[in-house]
Formats: sequence, structure tokens, C-alpha cells
Amino acid sequence: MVKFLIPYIGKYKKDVVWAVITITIAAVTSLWQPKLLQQVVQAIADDKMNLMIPLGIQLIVVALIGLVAGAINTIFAAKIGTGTAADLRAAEYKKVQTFSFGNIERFSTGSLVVRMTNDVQQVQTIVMVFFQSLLRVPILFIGALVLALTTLPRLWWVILVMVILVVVITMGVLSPMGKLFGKFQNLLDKTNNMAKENLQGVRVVKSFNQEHNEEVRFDANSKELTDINIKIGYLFGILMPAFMLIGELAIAVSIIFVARNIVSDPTMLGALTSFVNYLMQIMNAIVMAGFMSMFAARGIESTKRIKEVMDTKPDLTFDANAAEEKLSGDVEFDHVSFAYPGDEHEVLKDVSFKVKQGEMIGLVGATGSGKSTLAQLIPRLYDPTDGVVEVGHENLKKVNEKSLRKAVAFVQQKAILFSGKISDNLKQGKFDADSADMKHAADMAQAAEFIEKYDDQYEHEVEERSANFSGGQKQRLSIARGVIGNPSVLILDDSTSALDARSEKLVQEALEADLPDTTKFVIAEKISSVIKADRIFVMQDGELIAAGTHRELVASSPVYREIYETQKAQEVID
Ligand SMILES: Nc1ncnc2c1ncn2[C@@H]1O[C@H](COP(=O)(O)OP(=O)(O)OP(=O)(O)O)[C@@H](O)[C@H]1O
Repeated sequence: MVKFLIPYIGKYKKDVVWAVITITIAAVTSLWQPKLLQQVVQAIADDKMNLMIPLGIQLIVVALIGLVAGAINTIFAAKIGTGTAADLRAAEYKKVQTFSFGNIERFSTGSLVVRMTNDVQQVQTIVMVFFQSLLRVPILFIGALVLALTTLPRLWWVILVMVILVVVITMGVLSPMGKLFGKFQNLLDKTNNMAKENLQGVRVVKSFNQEHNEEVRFDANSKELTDINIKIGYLFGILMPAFMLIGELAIAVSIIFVARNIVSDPTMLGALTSFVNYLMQIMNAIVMAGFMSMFAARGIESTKRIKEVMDTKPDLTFDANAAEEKLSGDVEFDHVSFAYPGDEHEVLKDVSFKVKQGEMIGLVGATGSGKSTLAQLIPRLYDPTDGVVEVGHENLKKVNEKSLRKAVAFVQQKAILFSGKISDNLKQGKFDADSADMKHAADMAQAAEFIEKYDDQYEHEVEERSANFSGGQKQRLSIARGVIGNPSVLILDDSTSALDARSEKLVQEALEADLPDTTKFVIAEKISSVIKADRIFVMQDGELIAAGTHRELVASSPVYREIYETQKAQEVID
């Protein structure tokens, strides 16, 4: 895991060098201070007041150097930590952009977000802590141990007993605490998700009167979080007094064993002072090491999760050598079968058809029959498991990515807009669109009528999750974004479902009149939406079971006839 982070940290070589130098200085000064203190005590005992001032100045200077070195170290450690985290986040984000739908679904979007935010944050903390404590712990531990032993060698056993006790307590308390921290993090994620889901679905919660149930669910989680927090508090509660007790005992025992000699040997007083100081430093070093290993365990877990993202091979890549070209609107499926990644079940089975540029194709069939799946293969959101998909007589596996993106516009079932302005969203369909392009596209999508009512028209804000637009308005904007680039192939996946019949008709007429050369695939629940299509494809259980004009299908396809008759009967009832 550390190997994975080295290239990222390596970018901050200079800062690493400074962090190491400053931390070494800070550690050495804290080892030096007890020695100086020892000399001060000695000078007092010897009544050598003339030594007091230089010694006092030395003590202050050393302490100041330690302080400044520690502060500078924190700055460098923070720089390495935040820099590494920022680079990791950027690299991860870049990597995720190369992912196919399949890659993303395998991780789940929620998990990818956590891996780009929370996990990166954990790595930042561990890198920072590492460069703040790296070297400090071994220098302090070994240095203080050696100095304590050389100061009062007779008391070696006090050191040994204290080290054993501190190690046992540190391990005994920090290991369950680490587990509790892990649980705490998971529960926090769960609580956050719950709050997010509740707020996003606030309309459903309110309309189904679910506030109470939601509160109960939230409270249960919250209580669990509180319990864990209390347990962590208990452990901390034990830890600190336990260390203090060990420290005080060690000091008391040392005093008892040395006191007798102080009368005969006054140098013992100074030695005892510095010995006690070193004892405390040894204890600090062990506790610091314990906390570091706890942080490290969490940091390593997060690094693993980030590494998983970075090591994933995008399962759909475009040929970088393919030349950019203008693709025509001819679309061909040649014996295409498809199963979603990680799923055995075939959702498309041996589908073949040829569509000519400018044709309008209606796609109908029962829910789950594979209409959206078929549509998603045209902009190559997935590769077929078997068979070949061609746009403009080019196999999509060999086509240039930009050419395909320009050629195929896919207006999805669920209209998704991005926060920003209306114009920003339309420009996603054509990055250099001018106001005339926007007006033309909005006219086609019957969106101009509501956009132009705003004072700021195309500069009107789109709020987060496009909350300030109705379902129908979102669909119109999403269609406008689809048509603005004058694509060779336009796919409307149930994109007019929230439009009234009149608007839907107007959109279709506008598309017919203004985009005559664009091939159109229109997925629709209602046959009335595609009745005028040049051909209608009928899907059933992933198979293309019939194709033809409305008239032909009514005459030849029992499945189509049944759908049509049912919908007609429904219209009469309505
Ligand atoms: N991302 C996915 N992962 C796994 N299975 C999926 C995924 N998306 C769809 N499916 C499955 O594929 C089948 C076809 O779904 P598809 O969305 O293509 O149907 P559809 O005809 O467009 O349905 P609808 O009219 O309800 O939109 C369904 O059984 C569905 O459960």
C-alpha cells in the first residue's frame, strides 16, 4: 500500500526533506532539555548561581528551537498531506472519467464518491501524522531510553516495568478503539446517506406521511452512533488516567530508590529530574506509536480502496488512433446480444436490423423488454456481448470517440440537468453554441416558450438537481440539449413522457421539419407517440420480434396488435 503512495508523496521531495529535518531537530531538542534541566538543578544544589543565567538562556533557546522546528514541521507535513490528497483525488477523478457504465455500476456511484472524498481525507490524515511523527517516535523512544539508562543505570528495571505496562495498556485499549472507530465511520456513512435520501425524497416522505417512520429509522441509527461514541469515550477515560497512574508510580518508585543517595551524592538530584523526564518521553513515544498505528490501519484501508479504483481497467476504451470523421445516420445491428456486466442473463438476444439515415424508428414493447438497453448500445455506453453495432458504417469498437459523440445524441429517460445556467446545459450538446443555436434548439423542443418568459432567459439559473423546473420542462431542456448539435442519430428514450399530447406532437413535427436527415429512434410507452414512424420495432424479452409501419404491424404482429388494442381501449375509458 505504501508503495502505491510513494509516487504521489515523491512529488513533494523537498517538503519531505524539510519535514524530516525539522522533526529531527524537534525530537533532539526535547531530549536535550532534561539534560539542561539536570545541570540547572545541579547548579542550584552546588550553589553556583553564576551558572544559572547561561544555563537558563540555553534552556530557553533550545526550547524555542524545538518549538519553531515543530511548527515548521507541521507546515511541511500539512503541505505533503494536502498535496498528496489533492493529487490523489484528481487522479481518481480522471480515472473515473474513463470508466464505462459497467465499471461505475460495479463500484456503485455512492462508493466511488466515498472513495474520492472520505478515503482521500483519511490518506491525507495519515500522511500528515506520519510526517509529524515519523522519526520523532523512534528518536524519542531510543534517545530517551539510552539517556535514562545512562543517567540512572540502576533503575533499568523501572523503565522495563513501565514500558511493559504502557505497551500492554496501549495495545489493549487502542485495538478495540480502532474497531469502534471503524464501526463509527460506517455508521456515520449510513446516517449521512439516510439523511440525504430523506431530503432528496422529501416529497415522497411528506406525501406518504412517512415523517414518523423516517424519524424512528434515523433515531435508531443515531442511538447506535451515540453508544459507540460513549464506548470510545470510556476507553479514552481509562487510557489517560492509566498512563498518568503509571507515570506517577514510576516517578514515586524512582524517588524512593534514589532519595537515600541524594544526601550522600547531591548530583543525584539533577539526575533524578532528568531521569523522570525521560521516563515521560518514553511513555509518550509508545502512546504516539499506538495512535499512529491506529491511524495507519484506517489509512491503509482507505488506500486499498483508492488503489482498487486506480487499478481498474476501463472495460470500454476507444481507439486513440482512429481518425475523426463525420458519421452518417445509418445504423446497423448485426446479430447483437447483450448481458449487463456481471449478469449472466441476456437482455438482448440476437438482434439484427439496418436503419437508413433520416429514418424515424419507433421502439415499443413491454416494460423490461430491452428497449433502453438497445438504445444504449448506439452511443456505445456498453459494448455488445456478441455481434457488431455500426453507426455510419463504422464498427463502434473502431470508431473515434469524438466522432461518435458528435454523431449520436441520447436523450435519456430521466432528464438530468446540471446546476449552472440553462445555456451551460445546452452547450453540453454543442460547446460553441451561440444564442441563435440555443433559440433554434429550444424552439424544436418546445422549451423556448417557458425559457423566454424568464427575464434572464437562457442565462436563467438551474438549481441543484434542477429543482426549479417541472418534469416536463426538464424533459424539454434535455431534448433541446440533444438536438442542438444537429446529430446524425437522435435517440429519445421515453423523453416526452411528461409532455402533454399537444406539446409532444409539436416536438415531433419540429424534429421532422428541422432535422430531416437525422435518424431518430423514439422509445415510447404509448403507440400513439410513434404511430407516424417510418418503421416501428417491437421488442419482447430482448428479441426484436417484428418491424414495420403501424399499418403493417397491426396486420401482421399479434403482440403489437394487442398492445395497440389495449391502449386504444384505455383511451376510450379515459
Ligand atoms: N444497469 C443494469 N444492470 C443490470 N440489469 C439491468 C440494468 N438495466 C436494465 N437491466 C435489466 O435489463 C432488462 C431490460 O431493461 P431495459 O431498461 O432495457 O428495458 P425497457 O424495455 O427499456 O424497459 P422500460 O420500458 O421499463 O424502460 C430488464 O430486465 C432490467 O432489469
